[in-house]
Amino acid sequence: MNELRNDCFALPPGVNWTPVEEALERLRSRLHPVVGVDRAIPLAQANGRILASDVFAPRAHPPSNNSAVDGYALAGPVSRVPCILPLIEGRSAAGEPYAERVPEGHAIRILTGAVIPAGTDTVVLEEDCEIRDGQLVLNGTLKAGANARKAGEDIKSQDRILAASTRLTPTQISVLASVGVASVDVYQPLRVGVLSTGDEVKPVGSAVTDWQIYDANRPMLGALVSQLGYELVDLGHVLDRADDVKAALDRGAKQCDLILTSGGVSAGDEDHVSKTLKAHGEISNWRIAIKPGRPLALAMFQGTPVVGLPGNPVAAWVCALRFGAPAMALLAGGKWFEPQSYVLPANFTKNKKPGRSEMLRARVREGQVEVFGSEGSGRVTGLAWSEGMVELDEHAQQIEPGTPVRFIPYGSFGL
Ligand SMILES: Nc1nc2c(c(=O)[nH]1)N[C@H]1C(S)=C(S)[C@@H](COP(=O)(O)OP(=O)(O)OC[C@H]3O[C@@H](n4cnc5c(N)ncnc54)[C@H](O)[C@@H]3O)O[C@H]1N2
Ligand code: MOO
Repeated sequence: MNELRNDCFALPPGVNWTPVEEALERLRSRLHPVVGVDRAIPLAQANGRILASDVFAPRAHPPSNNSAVDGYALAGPVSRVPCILPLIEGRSAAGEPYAERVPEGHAIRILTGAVIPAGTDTVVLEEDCEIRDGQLVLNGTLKAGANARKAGEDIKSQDRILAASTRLTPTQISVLASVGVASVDVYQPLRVGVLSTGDEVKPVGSAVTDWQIYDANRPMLGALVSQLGYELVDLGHVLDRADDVKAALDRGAKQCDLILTSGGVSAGDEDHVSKTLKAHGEISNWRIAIKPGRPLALAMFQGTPVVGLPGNPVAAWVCALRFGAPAMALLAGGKWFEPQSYVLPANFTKNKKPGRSEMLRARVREGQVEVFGSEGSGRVTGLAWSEGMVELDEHAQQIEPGTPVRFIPYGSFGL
């Protein structure tokens, strides 16, 4: 795999305010897969892994013409009724095909999934016919090929069934198994480090005083990384001390393909993540036209990309999804994605100012989009309440109940 360039996140000279679309495009164009390949991984272990190569079908699906129903096989069409056909002895059952040819003008018992015997091409549903004195009696017409599934109608032998960079899901595993693909080449899981920073931040479970807060971001981001199918490397929490931040990033750079940090990226006196990345790496502090989440630091530190997320949990979550999730997908060998959104009527009122895109915590009830009552970037209850986000573009807009808005469910980010 090619290494990423040290200055890959640099903004062009003179640029200091980045629209969301431009920030996304810049990330997309500068990142590429950084992981190796695990060969011949059995299907049972492949769910959630990303294909490293296209997969071609070794055989057709279905492999032979077979019946979709229980009934009687005959040569179609049946255009004149009543139609009476003598039944021959024997049957075609799933796993037990009829080996002979069915003589012209005859019919044979057939079961669902059984191979359509030679001399027949059509199946009448058993509920739609009668058997009288060993003869099949049909009172309705039938098109040739009715109730028969053709060999290869779903997949032809050598068809490309899945493309490289696809993240495997249970349904895709079913497709692979259907044509006998027992193992696949997949990318090694992206190793994502998660680091929290801040003198006021304490890990859950430790003793705290009034001026301290529990670390909400690391468990949240760790759960996100795991749920997206990546390997979580917990880099812990460090105080706002340059040496500690540097030591944690050193560890991270050795163990991870990407590091997500939270806190310490705005311009404050104690924003040591930015300072450390500046002193020992190549950093680009992007002021992105997004609310929440304006400060986002992108850096290369000892060859490893670092996404410096804002400390406020809502901003960290929004940026991790909007920028982090597609970036991680690309680094992991998957496809860059623009999250699928749905335009639905709003069930809220908002006077949006021009300048920045806004991401509101949202959910859909009875076909309408509700947003959380507070936009405060520290309000974690809104995160738990939400099932997705409303994205409003940078323009000024007045939203009233019924105004169409763009809702992005969290599932669109791969969750
Ligand atoms: N002069 C300016 N000040 C600030 C700006 C700005 O542009 N100019 N931006 C504001 C915005 S917007 C945000 S967001 C924050 C981001 O700053 P940092 O990334 O440096 O974050 P901190 O200052 O370290 O923390 C912000 C906030 O979040 C809390 N926090 C931090 N880590 C955690 C954690 N792991 N779990 C829970 N909560 C966390 C922290 O206590 C602060 O309250 O800067 C604004 N200021
Ligand atoms: O990133 Mo800040 O939390 O936009 O508000």
